[in-house]
Amino acid sequence: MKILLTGSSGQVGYELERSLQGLGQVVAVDRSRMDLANLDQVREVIRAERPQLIVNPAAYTAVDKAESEPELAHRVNAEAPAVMAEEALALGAALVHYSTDYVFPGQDPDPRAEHDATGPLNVYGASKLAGEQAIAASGVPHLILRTSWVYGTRGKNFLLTMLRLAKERDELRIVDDQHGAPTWSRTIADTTALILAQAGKHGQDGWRDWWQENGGIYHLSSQGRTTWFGFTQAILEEAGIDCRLVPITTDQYPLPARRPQYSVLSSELLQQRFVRLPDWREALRLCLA
Ligand SMILES: NC(=O)C1=CN([C@@H]2O[C@H](COP(=O)(O)OP(=O)(O)OC[C@H]3O[C@@H](n4cnc5c(N)ncnc54)[C@H](OP(=O)(O)O)[C@@H]3O)[C@@H](O)[C@H]2O)C=CC1
Ligand SMILES: Cc1cn([C@H]2C[C@H](O)[C@@H](COP(=O)(O)OP(=O)(O)O[C@H]3O[C@@H](C)C(=O)[C@@H](O)[C@H]3O)O2)c(=O)[nH]c1=O
Repeated sequence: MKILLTGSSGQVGYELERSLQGLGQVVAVDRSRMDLANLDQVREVIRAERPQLIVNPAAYTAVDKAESEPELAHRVNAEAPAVMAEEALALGAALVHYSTDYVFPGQDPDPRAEHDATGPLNVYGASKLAGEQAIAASGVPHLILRTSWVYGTRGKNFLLTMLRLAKERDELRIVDDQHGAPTWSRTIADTTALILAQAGKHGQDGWRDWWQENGGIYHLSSQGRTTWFGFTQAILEEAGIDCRLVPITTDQYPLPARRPQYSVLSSELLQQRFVRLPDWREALRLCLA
């Protein structure tokens, strides 16, 4: 199977390039080969490569910057995935796409299930939701994997920011009233590969039926929950770094983009159908180990 993988320089894309190897020939493209802001180029690359599967972790992920660049965020997160869906459908290929807890407004403390009402609070979340909707409307066989609070040992993420800041400062002030589940980029990539291996087991004839039966939206987050403050405490504890931590409220840390208060996703459906997901604290330990 030929797999076209986007965003290979990103947290999830980097891990996917490794995790997907066992499934076929992975053609990894970065921004220099396929700029998602250039929709003609997205089309041209897919037509030239003719993959059987497109895996798209590339995204505009700068949540605050998106507030002042809504058109670019929308092009990359909604229009480019729409083109991928259209082209994949024409090729008879399938599409795996990633989305976010930020599609929800986050007013309810209970974990959100796949078909709970969405209502993004910021431009990034709205652009990601538009991407989901375009893919679903296209009719392409697809998986949309919504995840949350992604971290890893490379790229730009909260874990690495906290490790850096804790060494530079005596005290960190961290919001303690936004709740969610930090998810290791490797968990996302390995889980994706495991699901796709199940699809692949059914041979060429069964492949289409598998997508028909199993395609759609799934939540793919670590189990358990914490706050950004709790996540920071755990990071410093695990890394053995001493730094004073002060819990604050969201109002005390003003940013351009509003963020949901409760971002916990229920990943029950994915776990019932495919594979168990780790607790956030255990995954953090493994990542830092
Ligand atoms: N990060 C997080 O906390 C969360 C992420 N998600 C979703 O998970 C998926 C993976 O995210 P993650 O790996 O963390 O994201 P990263 O920010 O780590 O990586 C994003 C990737 O997208 C690429 N990219 C951005 N703009 C373009 C463009 N115009 N053309 C081509 N490539 C582009 C980046 O390339 P370059 O290196 O050149 O900039 C990079 O490879 C995304 O769909 C994201 O929305 C969901 C929940 C949480
Ligand atoms: C650096 C810093 C941040 N914070 C707060 C700000 C914010 O409310 C919270 C999270 O900060 P960040 O801006 O790093 O996280 P943010 O960009 O909001 O992270 C989101 O990214 C996108 C891509 C997603 O899809 C989401 O799931 C989520 O992971 O931590 C502090 O309280 N103190 C600090 O020193």
